[in-house]
Amino acid sequence: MQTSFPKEDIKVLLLEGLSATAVENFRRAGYSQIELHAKSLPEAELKERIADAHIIGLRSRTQLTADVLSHAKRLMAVGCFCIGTNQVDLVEASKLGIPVFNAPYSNTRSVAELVVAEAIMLLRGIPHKNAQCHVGGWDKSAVGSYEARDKVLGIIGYGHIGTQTGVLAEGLGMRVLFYDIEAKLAMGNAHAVASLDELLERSDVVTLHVPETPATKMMFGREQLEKMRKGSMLINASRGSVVDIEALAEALKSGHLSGAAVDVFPVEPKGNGEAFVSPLVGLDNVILTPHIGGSTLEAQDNIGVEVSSKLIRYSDNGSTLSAVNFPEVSLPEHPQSRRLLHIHRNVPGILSRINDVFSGENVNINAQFLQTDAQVGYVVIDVSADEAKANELKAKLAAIPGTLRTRILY
Ligand SMILES: NC(=O)C1=CN([C@@H]2O[C@H](COP(=O)(O)OP(=O)(O)OC[C@H]3O[C@@H](n4cnc5c(N)ncnc54)[C@H](O)[C@@H]3O)[C@@H](O)[C@H]2O)C=CC1
Ligand SMILES: O=C(O)CCC(=O)C(=O)O
Repeated sequence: MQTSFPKEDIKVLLLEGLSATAVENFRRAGYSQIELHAKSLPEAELKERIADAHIIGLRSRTQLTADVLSHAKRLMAVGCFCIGTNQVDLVEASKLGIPVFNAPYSNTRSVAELVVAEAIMLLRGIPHKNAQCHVGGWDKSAVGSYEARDKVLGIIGYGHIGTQTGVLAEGLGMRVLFYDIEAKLAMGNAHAVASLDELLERSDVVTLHVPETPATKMMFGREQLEKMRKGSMLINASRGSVVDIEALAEALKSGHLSGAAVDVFPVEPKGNGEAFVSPLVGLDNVILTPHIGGSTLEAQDNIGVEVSSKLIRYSDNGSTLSAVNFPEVSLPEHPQSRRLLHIHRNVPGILSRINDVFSGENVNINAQFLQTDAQVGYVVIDVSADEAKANELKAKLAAIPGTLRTRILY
């Protein structure tokens, strides 16, 4: 059967040094055109490489803006091999009929472990003591060193990472408070607080685990830092845009905060070779890490399998389960049928136009699936038809005004 995109013609572009598990998974599924890059690409090169790609896989550095997406003439799916999807213009992708997938849990544990370890390091004043030893100093004082037991950890954003962090911290005997904009089930002995201010006033260590959204951009500025307890500590492993980093540097220099651990920055180098610049550089009460909260081999291997499997399933079968910007359908296999996909703008009248295409045709519709969201309608039709008829139907579907994409899967 001549499908719209035979597997051997499907180009998979994988950026940012994705795990070998992703590549193996694509190969096992029969995809042979895989282009691998160890880093994110400069924008001009990205536009060039994406032009004929059908599938793209990336992590947090690659920015898929509307402008970049406009160069992607054949793109059918995007895989974010991470949790955050803020690096992709999801609305634009949706308008273009491109589903975006991610791995919502695969690196959760890695981030939570790092955060709890950093809380202990900060409470013990290790960044400063470590820096002293490296220049021949010997600061054996207990001043400013505390056990984690009985200290208050304040978690902002009590989702997957926030809850895991809370559970691990309670295992150390910490008391856990959390603030979230949604009502959340408290794990263990954690307590929800009524306001962000209350959390800041009561916590010894504050840790941020919110996604990047318009509401969280710069949500943590001078005002919030001032409300934190004197001598308390801040951890940010969420997104660099969430914290006013200049104000954080001032709070650390003034001694209002006694330490911080920061994994994410407003501007991050694009690759391992590029210089890292930040107002926090040189402050010896700060742990700086290069956005590696989720970078463990376990997490990356799991993410490689998880996201590539979602992309392969969409490409082979049409299922969009767990897409973050697209109507979700989980489709059964109907190998005796031809499967046609129709992705369209969600405007009135399209479904009847689709049905008109099939009425009067001598084909049996074996199954039809429809799912819509505010922007997009996604229809999958399984028909008994020979190859020529399937291609004819596809052409008629493609001619319906409002159509974004059509495909014959098999
Ligand atoms: N440093 C790293 O390597 C990594 C960073 N991340 C970042 O961590 C973020 C959180 O990840 P998950 O816990 O998996 O997400 P999640 O979606 O499970 O949880 C986020 C929580 O934040 C809450 N929230 C949203 N806006 C808020 C606001 N304005 N104030 C208070 N709470 C708010 C949500 O209601 C939700 O409960 C990701 O979006 C990503 O940006 C994720 C993985 C690795
Ligand atoms: O692995 C990465 O590049 C990004 C990790 C992260 O921030 C995420 O999963 O959201």
